[in-house]
Amino acid sequence: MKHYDCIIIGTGPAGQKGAIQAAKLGKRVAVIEKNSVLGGAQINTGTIPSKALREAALHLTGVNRRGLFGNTTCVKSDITVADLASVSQQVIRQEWDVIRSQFDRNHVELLWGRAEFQSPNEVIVHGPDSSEVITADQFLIAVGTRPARPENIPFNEGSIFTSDEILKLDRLPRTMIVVGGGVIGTEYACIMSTLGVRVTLVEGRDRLLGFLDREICDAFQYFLRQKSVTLRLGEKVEEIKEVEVQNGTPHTLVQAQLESGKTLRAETLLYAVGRQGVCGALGLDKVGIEFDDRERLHVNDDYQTNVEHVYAAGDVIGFPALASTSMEQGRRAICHAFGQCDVGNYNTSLFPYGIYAVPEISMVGKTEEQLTEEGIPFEAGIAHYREIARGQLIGDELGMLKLLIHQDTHEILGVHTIGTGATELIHIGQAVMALGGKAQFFINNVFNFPTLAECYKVAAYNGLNKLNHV
Ligand SMILES: Cc1cc2nc3c(=O)[nH]c(=O)nc-3n(C[C@H](O)[C@H](O)[C@H](O)COP(=O)(O)OP(=O)(O)OC[C@H]3O[C@@H](n4cnc5c(N)ncnc54)[C@H](O)[C@@H]3O)c2cc1C
Ligand SMILES: NC(=O)c1ccc[n+]([C@@H]2O[C@H](COP(=O)([O-])OP(=O)(O)OC[C@H]3O[C@@H](n4cnc5c(N)ncnc54)[C@H](O)[C@@H]3O)[C@@H](O)[C@H]2O)c1
Repeated sequence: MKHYDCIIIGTGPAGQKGAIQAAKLGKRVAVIEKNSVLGGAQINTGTIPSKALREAALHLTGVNRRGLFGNTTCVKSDITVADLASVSQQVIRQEWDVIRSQFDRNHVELLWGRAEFQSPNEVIVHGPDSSEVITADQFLIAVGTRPARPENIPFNEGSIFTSDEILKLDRLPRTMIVVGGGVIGTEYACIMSTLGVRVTLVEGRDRLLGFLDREICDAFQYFLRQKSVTLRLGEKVEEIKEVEVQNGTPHTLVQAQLESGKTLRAETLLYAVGRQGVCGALGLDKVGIEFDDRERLHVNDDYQTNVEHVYAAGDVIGFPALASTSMEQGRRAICHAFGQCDVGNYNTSLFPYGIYAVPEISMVGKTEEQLTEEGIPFEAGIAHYREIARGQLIGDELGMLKLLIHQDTHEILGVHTIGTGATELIHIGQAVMALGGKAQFFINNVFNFPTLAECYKVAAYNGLNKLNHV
């Protein structure tokens, strides 16, 4: 029986970074993957394919060719799914190669098969041809999640599907209902709308992306409506089914019945109301670890489950369930497991959020609503891209950046941005916040010109001028 210092279950971002970290510490590591490909949701069904699809949609439709060169020059008028898929596949293949070569270079042993615990230190790997039992001193569970698929929804891959199957669509539909205005539903609604699909987005709460600063959310929702996306907010879907329609040539449509009595019909429906863990098949009862009703694990600040030598990281431990945070959790879990406890500069309240909608949205720190609720006095400094030379050059009329500044200390409490490059721009604010910087930092420092980073300076002036009543 082979023995390892550490066994890692899953090759998504949490498993990958955990495995490489363990190898860098000189440990003997095995990583187990049940899929036929590496990379988990990040590479195969989630982050990378959805972002590749977004880039392809923006490029092929010419949406990101604005500014001095006119509004939208259509690069390709007849976009096929094959056009879109070829871009995604190319990126995905490259990512597989990168992971594989990282494992090889660092002597991480890759075992293909489904892992299941047999006892607290033994795992059986159900491989494609045979099974093998292996043992280790430490374990990292990084098995991720899958889309929620309630039994009463008649999923059929072709017209009623989740975010896993949307990538396999063989044609671009004319119309789509998107159920769920969380990150997945909103990002795909934007991508599809950019491609000319008529989208109706249904969200149970009274606004999309409920964690965003209200002002940014309002600007985003206004923009979506301008782009003819129909928003049905505060509406819950009660029943979804296929119906035969007789007008013209008989054809089948998807029908969503809302609790309010409205009936929506479209060629396709994307169901994106959250994700579900996959711990049920891991044999955790043999180890003495329990999971919650969505099959997620509870861990302490060091990513240990209730059993000391079994760690868990990534989506399987729930919020914030991002590729970015999963990587870091995996790395930190392994560092702790092998006594390398360097937890300096790990401020979870400064995690950034990047939403790859069209346009991009990003935030770090607190929202206006949170600060008000907590009784923290602040002023908002705002810069619109249209007042910044770079904003005019790229023709982004909507973009804005908002700094939330403490009224007395002038510390930066939050940064909220929407528009071109928002997910990159946010890191300037994040760094300044992490180093305890104040609004004056942006005024006293020179930035490249013309850049979108100038927004920080303009927003700082705007906020401080309001505070100084000038
Ligand atoms: C559509 C979509 C878009 C997203 N976009 C973004 C984004 O833009 N930015 C961002 O930061 N995050 C994004 N995410 C979230 C991100 O993909 C996840 O947070 C991340 O992939 C979680 O990593 P993980 O390592 O926990 O799990 P996963 O990536 O889910 O990987 C888990 C792996 O474990 C394997 N596994 C499961 N059970 C077993 C078993 N018993 N034995 C062996 N192997 C097993 C699975 O096959 C899988 O390969 C997106 C997600 C989706 C669905
Ligand atoms: N850019 C990114 O970072 C990114 C992109 C995509 C996904 N992700 C991650 O993937 C995970 C899953 O995302 P998600 O969007 O599936 O889940 P989610 O939980 O974020 O959102 C689901 C939404 O569906 C709504 N909803 C639930 N039932 C409904 C019903 N019957 N009718 C109408 N609305 C209903 C909820 O109110 C909620 O807003 C999240 O953790 C997210 O962070 C991140």
